[in-house]
Amino acid sequence: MALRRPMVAGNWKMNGSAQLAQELFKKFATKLHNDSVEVVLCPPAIYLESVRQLLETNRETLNGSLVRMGAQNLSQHDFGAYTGETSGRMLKDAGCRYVIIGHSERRRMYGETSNIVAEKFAAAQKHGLTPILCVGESGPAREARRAFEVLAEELDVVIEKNGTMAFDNAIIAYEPLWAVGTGKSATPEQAQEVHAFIRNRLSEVSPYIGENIRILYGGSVTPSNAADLFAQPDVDGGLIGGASLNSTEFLSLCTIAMSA
Ligand SMILES: O=C[C@H](O)COP(=O)(O)O
Repeated sequence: MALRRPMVAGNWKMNGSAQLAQELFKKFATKLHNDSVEVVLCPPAIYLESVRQLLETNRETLNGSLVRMGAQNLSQHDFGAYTGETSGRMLKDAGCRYVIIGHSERRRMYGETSNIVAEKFAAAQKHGLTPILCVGESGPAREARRAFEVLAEELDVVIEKNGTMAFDNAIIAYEPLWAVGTGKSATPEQAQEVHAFIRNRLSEVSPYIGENIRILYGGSVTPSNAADLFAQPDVDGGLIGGASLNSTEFLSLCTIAMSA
């Protein structure tokens, strides 16, 4: 087993159905044979209960493989008059182990600043959830050679509020905005360069955290580019959008991560 167990997390976004969850579990039973990859399903909140039930009823057929559930977002608040929001405690009650924080779609479309993201990170951990913290630069920022600056800012705000040791129980997902849902993935070299930058930034404060944190790549990952991306030394798997909605493709990505 590699130092860091690869993870393949499917972010369904506002897509999918209870039927997709059933299809996936049928395939998990035949294609996942061991714990060499951790698979995480992040369906819309309304389907968390369906996935939780499938996890429970399929415990035996999963046969030691690691399939877990995550949410796509949470409130930074514990409870109160926040219509439409879901707290970390509720997600924990619903059976989530992970929660995606700071996805670029939430930062861009719902006004989530790095400060709010840092508060959500804290709220997740307070309620026993492991945050999957998304960071990534826009196309113009990359063209202006400001990618590292943007990534450092997104990361540092969370570090300042929560401390580096909080990353002992966190996952980072590098998702360049120009690659999300565009069909244009980062090259393996581009991904490796950024993942190494993120790892080094954490290592400067804690070599232990730097070495152990899992950093996923997200942005137009498909079965045809995954092997090269996952083979990079600092890429520990993927956060998958579009391809997580096709059970055959998603399982193929899990199998690729198993042998990466
Ligand atoms: O969270 C997942 C990402 O935004 C990647 O989406 P994508 O695989 O559809 O590009």
